Amino acid sequence: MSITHWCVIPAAGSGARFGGDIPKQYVEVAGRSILLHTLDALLSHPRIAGAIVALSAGDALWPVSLSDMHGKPVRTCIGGTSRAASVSNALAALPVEVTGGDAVLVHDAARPNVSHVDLDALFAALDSHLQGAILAAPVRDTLKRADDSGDIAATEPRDKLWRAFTPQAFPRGLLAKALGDAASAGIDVTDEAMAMERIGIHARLVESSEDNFKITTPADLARFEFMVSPR
Ligand SMILES: Nc1ccn([C@@H]2O[C@H](COP(=O)(O)OP(=O)(O)OP(=O)(O)O)[C@@H](O)[C@H]2O)c(=O)n1
Ligand SMILES: C[C@](O)(CO)[C@H](O)COP(=O)(O)O
Repeated sequence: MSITHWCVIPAAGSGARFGGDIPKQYVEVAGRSILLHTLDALLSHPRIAGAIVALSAGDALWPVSLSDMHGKPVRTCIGGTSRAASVSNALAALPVEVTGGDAVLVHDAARPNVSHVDLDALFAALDSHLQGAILAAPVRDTLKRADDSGDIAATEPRDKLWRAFTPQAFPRGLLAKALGDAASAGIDVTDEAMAMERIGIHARLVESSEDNFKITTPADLARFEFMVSPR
């Protein structure tokens, strides 16, 4: 019997870069919110045990009747003023049966298109590299650094550069400690791996499909709508 893992879903953002009248995770695509697409993609995988969703304190859009999906528990907690704070709050709210040594998967609510193929690859890496693993994609474009006027200042080396995606999987206890340490140091980490690197833990990079993109701007939404629309 394969080990199953809980997911932490930071979903307390306001979607400033996306704009619009409601937080982007509640925008509907093909009849359901982006957040529900994300939960479905995760909880339909046999190695996912349940999910805890970090919501903003004023969230009035969460379907309060939702307590399970695919026969697995779905819980909520109140997020924080940063993604990292939301993840920390959700880690603290996980069920007691999730021990400090159990790996949990942190996945952006705004990444609704994660595939089971990629989740399988993440679990395979996690099973063999206990310190942690993240889905990511190698940089395949030439990278330019802009100057203040928006012209090219330099071309940056791209060898061994990857773009971090989610899920990012780490032991619950170590991740909570790493996030707490970063917060105490006043460092706003942008992903879980950054916090873990600060305490000397370097996750395995697992190549992910480019389809596992984060919906950040309206152009990203159009891309997802095209992907889920019936042909
Ligand atoms: N205080 C916050 C900020 C972000 N998130 C979540 O972290 C994920 C990735 O963050 P991002 O794409 O930046 O979402 P927003 O912060 O909502 O977007 P923006 O930065 O454009 O406001 C999203 O699912 C978002 O809901 C969160 O749980 N708590
Ligand atoms: C966690 C993440 O999705 C990895 O690329 C990214 O760092 C989130 O950044 P955001 O600015 O909070 O969307």
